[in-house]
Amino acid sequence: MSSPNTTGAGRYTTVFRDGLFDGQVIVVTGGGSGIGRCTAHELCRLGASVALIGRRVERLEAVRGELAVHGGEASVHACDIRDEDAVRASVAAVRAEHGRIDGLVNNAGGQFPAPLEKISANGWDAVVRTNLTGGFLMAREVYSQQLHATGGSIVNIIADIWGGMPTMGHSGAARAGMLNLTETAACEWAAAGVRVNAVAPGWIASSGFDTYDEAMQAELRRLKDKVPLGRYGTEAEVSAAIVFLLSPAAAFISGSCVRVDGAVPNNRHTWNGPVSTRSVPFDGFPLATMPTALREYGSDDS
Ligand SMILES: CCCCCCC/C=C/C(=O)SCCNC(=O)CCNC(=O)[C@H](O)C(C)(C)COP(=O)(O)OP(=O)(O)OC[C@H]1O[C@@H](n2cnc3c(N)ncnc32)[C@H](O)[C@@H]1OP(=O)(O)O
Ligand SMILES: NC(=O)C1=CN([C@@H]2O[C@H](COP(=O)(O)OP(=O)(O)OC[C@H]3O[C@@H](n4cnc5c(N)ncnc54)[C@H](OP(=O)(O)O)[C@@H]3O)[C@@H](O)[C@H]2O)C=CC1
Repeated sequence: MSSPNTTGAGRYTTVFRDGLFDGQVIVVTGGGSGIGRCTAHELCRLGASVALIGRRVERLEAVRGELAVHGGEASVHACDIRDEDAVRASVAAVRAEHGRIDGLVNNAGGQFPAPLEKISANGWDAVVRTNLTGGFLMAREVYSQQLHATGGSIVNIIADIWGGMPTMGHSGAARAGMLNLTETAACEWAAAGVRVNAVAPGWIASSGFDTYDEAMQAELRRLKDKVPLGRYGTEAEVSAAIVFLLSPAAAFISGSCVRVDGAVPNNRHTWNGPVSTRSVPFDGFPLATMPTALREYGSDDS
């Protein structure tokens, strides 16, 4: 596992100022790999302590070890974010160990690629609970156990869902729900001094890519050519957006979503999936009747 965004000495490099998060405690779900691991490195570099949450404790411990090399403080909490009791207990454990919580990076997530008609009810549930219910449970518990009293900031990691997410319909639906939850929570929790925002990564060359089979890897290689900025994003480019939203620089930003995607949603038609080979007739009224219809409904060009 290579160290993310480091100098030759292995210390994380960041554009933010030293000490920006001094004394703060930030919970990072999915902190054992990829974007979560990178975010944990950047936050520790800026003075925060982090609480790493994920299912596989050995990966969390490995990241804790990396952070410790440069004096970073981390706690490790094995937890499936879909398990309500485990989430409740993990958030309580973070408070017990660190004494406070200032922020949450709701980053844990993932899915399997499959066309809609091949997704079982159980498969749908597994992905929706991972990418929507789990994020809700984490946010609710961090808010209820701490942030309602002290204020703070939550950043929800979603995905490039604009225009749909072919082969990932379950995940796209869940992430769209997470975006809407972000907007609602930003309103409901504003009075408590809690800001809630989202970051939507596009195609980011992270450990997440390694979870896909060769066919999907080939699809991702094809998609790279469709990115207006001409490349995949990096984990560090996502963590920078997360850190910005957590920081005082974003003090008046809540209910927003920062896209980190090289402008892909501005350059659609990227999906190479099946397209109908026959002409599909349109059964509505013929377009030729439109002018008449417009006049009947009061257009002033009659
Ligand atoms: C068009 C290209 C777009 C590219 C976009 C790329 C951008 C996105 C990148 C990332 O998100 S990177 C992060 C990637 N990391 C992961 O995805 C890892 C996390 N994933 C998981 O943990 C699993 O996929 C999971 C399903 C979300 C959770 O696994 P869990 O262990 O809870 O599930 P199971 O008990 O094994 O299965 C439950 C249910 O789901 C069905 N299922 C699982 N895998 C598949 C599959 N590959 N295909 C079809 N169905 C699958 C499984 O069969 C079970 O259903 P039933 O059989 O019981 O009906
Ligand atoms: N890389 C990309 O291109 C994109 C990534 N994303 C999203 O960004 C986030 C980070 O992805 P990335 O770092 O790339 O991928 P990774 O697969 O490396 O990270 C996902 C992390 O989430 C954890 N996780 C997954 N399910 C659960 C669960 N049920 N409970 C607790 N932890 C869980 C995993 O740890 P463990 O398995 O040990 O629990 C892992 O550390 C994910 O939500 C991903 O879907 C979105 C768009 C694009």
